[in-house]
Parts: sequence; structure tokens; C-alpha cells
Amino acid sequence: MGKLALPTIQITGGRIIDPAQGLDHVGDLWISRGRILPTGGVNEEAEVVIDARGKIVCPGLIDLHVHLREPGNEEDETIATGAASALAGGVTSVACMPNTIPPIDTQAAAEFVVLQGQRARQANVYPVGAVSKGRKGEELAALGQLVAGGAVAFTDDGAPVANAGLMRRALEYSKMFDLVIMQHCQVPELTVGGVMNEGFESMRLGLGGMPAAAEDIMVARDIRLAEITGGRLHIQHISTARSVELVREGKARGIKVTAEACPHHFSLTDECLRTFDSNFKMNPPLRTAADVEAVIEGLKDGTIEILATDHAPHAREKKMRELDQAPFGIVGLETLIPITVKTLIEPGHLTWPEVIRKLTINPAELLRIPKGTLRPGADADVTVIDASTTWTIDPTQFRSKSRNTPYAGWEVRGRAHTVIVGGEVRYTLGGIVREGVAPAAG
Ligand SMILES: NC(=O)N[C@@H](CC(=O)O)C(=O)O
Ligand SMILES: [Zn+2]
Ligand SMILES: [Zn+2]
Repeated sequence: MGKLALPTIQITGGRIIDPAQGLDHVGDLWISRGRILPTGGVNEEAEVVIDARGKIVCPGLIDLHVHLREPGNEEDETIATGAASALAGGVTSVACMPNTIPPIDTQAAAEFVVLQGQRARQANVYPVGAVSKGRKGEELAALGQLVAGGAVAFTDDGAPVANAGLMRRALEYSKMFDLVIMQHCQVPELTVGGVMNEGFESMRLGLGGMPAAAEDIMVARDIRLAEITGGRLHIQHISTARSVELVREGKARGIKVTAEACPHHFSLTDECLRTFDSNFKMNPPLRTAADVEAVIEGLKDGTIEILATDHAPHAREKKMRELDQAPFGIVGLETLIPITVKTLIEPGHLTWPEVIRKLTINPAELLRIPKGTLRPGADADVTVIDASTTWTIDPTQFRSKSRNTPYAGWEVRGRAHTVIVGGEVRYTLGGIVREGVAPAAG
């Protein structure tokens, strides 16, 4: 669809929340030809009217940590199904990890991801390039070429950059592009054979443990490396109390370190493994209640400025293997909003504007992408959230190709109602008044 064909959209009567502008008020939001219009809109009838009374209208959510599995594991997810899953979760932009087969470690590989994202016409898809060639942790990948191919950050996620010398060079070199190095912090030698958090529960269950220290030690090392290089370090899926403390200290000392937390790390604990259900197996593992509390505290005081899902789809036959054989990871995009509502908003830890900030302008600024705000002239990526609707999480209804969620059957509140990307309604639960052809139900 050309820009001229994009409709004028009026979203009426919603609670407009845009942390980037400090906005939180009830009103109308106007969109035309793919862009946000100034308040008051245009002097014409809108072609599409979305009734947002009682709902939240915010910048399209951004999830900077997803695994889309293409190329190489299309039985788990494709860029198209993952980007459709994003929309169903209210997410209009995703940054996808390079642990595909082959990995995203060249310009051509990054361009392929961008192209597949454009073809899919679902959420915007931004590739994250590998730090090392083949994600082998030996030689630096051609970071400049990756940037030319569209990479917005670098990581070897799925594995850490274990070699301190390589990590130092990556932090040094990435300064040239002002891009962030995202790190899966974990000393590999300390987690060999691990299935879950090391502690009372793993001992009781007789399962191999992954100590919190494996994460803490690498977080400490990398913050120090960020300090001596002046590079930008981003801690992925932070999960331990000590790591949160280290990031807090690092920030206080003026080091360029940021962190993200995932819903499972602030909603579940290692006690869930008593079921031996592989849907509770992820990396980093579910930790103790004290760690969950510390992560929530970090979210509250701003130490952790980003929410991300680490959406990690795995086909049923893989995830159904015995616990120690099953792969790590859970799908996350379609449960992001309700689990955040249940565990952060309803208990009063964070307000809606605080949550939305961590899902819009904060990740946009981290990736240096021109997204995450409803400022006039901005790309019209908008999420309308029905914050009060109650529903039951049913994995068979997911747009994702995979169903590996620990939240099946949970009674929850809040979900994306309508999602607009580039001025086009790409997902809706219905209720849109519009001339001409109605958009396909998401
Ligand atoms: N988080 C996970 O448990 N799994 C991720 C890898 C990763 O994020 O490290 C995956 O790719 O499946
Ligand atoms: Zn990881
Ligand atoms: Zn990941």
C-alpha cells in the first residue's frame, strides 16, 4: 500500500499515554498517511474511527529481545509468524537475536531479516547482529557491515561473549557506531549440565543447577569492561539480586550500562520446576523469590529501564523432551501485557506510564531507532490496550508457531485491542468503524 493510500484514522476518547512527551490525558489521536498528526487532527472526516473510550492509547510497544528462528528453525517460528505474534501482543517493533542457522553475522544475513520483515508486513523487524563470527566467541564479526545491513545492536545471545578480550574489543569497536553490546551474562564453566537455578529447589529435585553467581560474575566483569572502554553495555534478561545491585552501582558511577527484565523473571520462581514441566525451563533460569523481589525493586527505581520478552519459541516435539534434554526458552510476546499487568501494575509496583516508558521510548533510545513516541510527525505505530478486559491464556490461540508458555490457563487482565503500524491497522479485536473494506481480524 502506497503512502497516499494510507487512511486518516481517528482514535477517539482514549487515555493517551506517551512518556516521551510526558502525556497522560483523555483525548483523540489522529493519524494520516502513516504519521501522527498534531492534536486536533484534520479538518475532515476520518476514514477509520477507532473507539478507544476506556482504553489506553500509547506508542506501539517495542520488544528488543525476541528470537524469530528464521533462517534455520522455521518449524519453531518464522519472521512472519513471530512478527504477527508481536502484533497480537501489542508490539509494533521487535529486535531479533542472531542465534539463527546460519547466524546473523554478515551484512547479507542482516539484510535478509530486514527484507523478510518488510515482506511479512506485521511488526517492524530490526536485526541484532552477532558480536562474533559464527557466534563462536573467537573473532569479532564485521560489525560495520552488519550496521550497513540494518543491525541496531550486537549480541551473541543464546551464549555469552565469554572471552573478556573479545568483549573488550566489541565494546571498544561498537563506539564507532554508537550502538550497544547486549550480553547474555553467564560464565559458561559454571552452568555446565545446568537445567535450573542452583539452590535449595535444584538440590531437592536432584536437577543440575545454574548458580546466580554465574550471572553476577559476568555482569561485574562486563560493567568494568564498559568502564575502561567507554562502550555501551546492555544486560539482557537480568535475573539475580546481585546483578541488579551491580547495575545500580555501575550507573551511579556513570558507566554506560542498561538492563532489561523479562516477565517470567518477575512473575515466577524456581519452585515452578517441581512440576518438571519444561515450560518453566529457560536461560537464565527462574530464580528465588528474593531475586524476583530484587528485579521488581530494580524496575521500580529505574535500575532496569527496559521490559523485554526474550520470546524463545520451540516446537512441541523439542520442548516435550525430558527436562534435561528440552531446549531453554518460552514464548513471550502474547503474554507480555497481561503478565506485566498482573505482576507489576495490579500490585502497585509500577504505573501504566512507567510500564509504557520501559516498552516504548526507553528501548527506542537504546537502539537509536526513531520510534517509541506519539509526537506529531512520528511514524504512526500505535497500540490501543484494553486494560480491563479479562481473558484466559490459551496457547492454542497464539499467532506464534510455538506454544511453549508457562502461563497456559492463567486468568489475566489486559490485552492489545488494536495495533497500528506505519498508519495501517494491522491487528484488531474488532469494533472499528470504517468506510470501505474492514481490516482482517488479527
Ligand atoms: N532464553 C532462552 O531460554 N533461550 C533463548 C536463548 C537465550 O536467550 O539465551 C533461545 O534462543 O531459545
Ligand atoms: Zn540469552
Ligand atoms: Zn534471548
